[in-house]
Amino acid sequence: MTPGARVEAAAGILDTVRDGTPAEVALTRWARASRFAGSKDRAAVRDHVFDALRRWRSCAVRGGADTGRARMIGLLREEGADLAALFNGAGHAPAPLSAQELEAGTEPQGADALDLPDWLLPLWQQSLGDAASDVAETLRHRAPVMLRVNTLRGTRDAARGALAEAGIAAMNAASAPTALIVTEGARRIAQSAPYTAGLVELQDGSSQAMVHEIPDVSSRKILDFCAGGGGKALALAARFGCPVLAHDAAPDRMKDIPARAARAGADIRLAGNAEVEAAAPYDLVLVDVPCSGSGAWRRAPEGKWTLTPDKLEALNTTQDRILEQVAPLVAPEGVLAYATCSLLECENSQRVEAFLQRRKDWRLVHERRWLPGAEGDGFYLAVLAK
Ligand SMILES: C[S@@+](CC[C@H](N)C(=O)[O-])C[C@H]1O[C@@H](n2cnc3c(N)ncnc32)[C@H](O)[C@@H]1O
Repeated sequence: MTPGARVEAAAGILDTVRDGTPAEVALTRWARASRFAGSKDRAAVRDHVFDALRRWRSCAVRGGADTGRARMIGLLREEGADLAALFNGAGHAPAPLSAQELEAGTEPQGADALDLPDWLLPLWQQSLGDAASDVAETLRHRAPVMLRVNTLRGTRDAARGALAEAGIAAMNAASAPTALIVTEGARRIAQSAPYTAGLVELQDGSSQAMVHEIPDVSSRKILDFCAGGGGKALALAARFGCPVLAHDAAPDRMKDIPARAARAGADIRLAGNAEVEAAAPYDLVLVDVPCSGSGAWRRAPEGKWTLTPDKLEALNTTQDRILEQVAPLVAPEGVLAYATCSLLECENSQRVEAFLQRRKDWRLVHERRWLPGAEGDGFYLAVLAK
């Protein structure tokens, strides 16, 4: 495909996304219907679509309309691309810009420029203060590809060496002692020997930093109550060198954990409600609760536009409920770690304050928020104890 044809394909996909189709579904349908597209084409189209999703509002304002074509014009205008060369009508490239399109489009202002929903802006500003604009700007750009070195299998130096042999360049990140930033060859990771042998896992730097910020509970009893796909459970098992019990309200989400744990040489056991209760109390309970994902909107930009005040309120209720559910499972000298990948106070410190109001025998030991940046996503951790 020519660069112009990739733009045309992205514009069509963006139209279906605007009409309500999830981006992953729209991309898959397009790829199935476009057998002529090679892997580089698919990657380029995907990049266009996700770039436009991160900048949904500003692209439409810069492009002068709420269509996929206008959004691509807006995106490429911001990037300073040669529009005449891409929109030349040759082959499958988009038609040249009309006189009206050449005139249309303005410089975005306010929430358009920040690429945030209007309703969220006050909460965003309250939560981030002076950093509000910078953080919104960060979320308009791609996230780094990051790996966690599995110290059960080898050191960070050994992992960097093995990655280099597989044609993948990575550098140490300061965010966590296990974290690497991939600078070249990211698309080779899943097939590479260090990945298939469990020496590295894909994991954001702030998630890794969060696990390292939890007080040392080596060789003790650990429960990951919202284990999902097991990213944090694997990191906990490697950090503390002991078994981790993994639980999730949707057990299906944990289906890949056994294979991931085997690859990583980690002892992770899956548990339902009855097993969790039977094995209580725990020295550490991690609740990596469902949240808006606002700290990770670079990776999952649709979340920015699908979040609503009602959904946020429902998330807050779930967050409170989970804290209530696990509090009795923590041993008297134990620790409860509450984590989100959100930047919003109503999902972070306000949930912790509400918990401490309800449970006067608990205290906040430690709290930290990571802002999204070159070494990781936005993240929040509160360490609670009795
Ligand atoms: C942020 S994700 C967890 C990600 C996971 N820790 C990881 O590192 O890959 C939140 C998880 O909480 C689960 N969840 C939602 N409500 C829950 C509840 N009431 N109790 C336990 N888990 C719940 C969801 O199914 C989801 O998998």
